[in-house]
Amino acid sequence: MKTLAQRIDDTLVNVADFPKPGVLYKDITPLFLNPDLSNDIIAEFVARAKGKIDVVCGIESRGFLYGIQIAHQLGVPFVLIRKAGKLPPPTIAQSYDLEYGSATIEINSNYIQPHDRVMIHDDVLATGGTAEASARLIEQCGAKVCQFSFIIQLDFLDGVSKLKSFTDDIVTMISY
Ligand SMILES: O=P(O)(O)OC[C@H]1O[C@H](OP(=O)(O)OP(=O)(O)O)[C@H](O)[C@@H]1O
Ligand SMILES: Nc1ncnc2[nH]cnc12
Repeated sequence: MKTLAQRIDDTLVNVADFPKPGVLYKDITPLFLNPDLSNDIIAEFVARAKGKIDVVCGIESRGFLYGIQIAHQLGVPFVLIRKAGKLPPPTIAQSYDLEYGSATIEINSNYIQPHDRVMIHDDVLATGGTAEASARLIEQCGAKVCQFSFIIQLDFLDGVSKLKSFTDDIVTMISY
């Protein structure tokens, strides 16, 4: 019987030189073709977070796909972290660098309460810039990041080093 990591690895598609030369892009969208695999991934995230989390924040756009399902299976709210200009006020913003560019993200500050225990969820941890900027948004709201969760972690980009100061609880389904 294959492990969850093996099933994910068998399903992902590697795309060379996308969206820029030199980037090996991990296309996660084939996971969504497979309901059984997706349900097993979500169940694993839920099991690793149970009892620890008051709110799940998902990062646009691929962090929304399992993020809202994880939140609602945990029985907690789901809050969107979006690219700049997409959310109505009141918002707070953070800028950051990506593996292939730079960006600004925002959150609706009314939806995170001081002292909330927050999970930040996304599909891929690459350089960690997006997740770190997300964690700063949560701290600006007076809340605490208690867990990061990702489907994939790209070890060679060392994103974990940017996240450890927020929490040691970093859940990933597969590392490359
Ligand atoms: O760890 P980092 O170097 O910050 O990179 C990870 C981020 O990059 C990708 O998002 P992208 O900007 O491609 O947006 P998308 O999810 O809307 O495709 C991915 O979904 C993460 O959000
Ligand atoms: N190499 C990569 N593949 C897929 N998504 C990414 N986000 C950042 N780097 C990525």
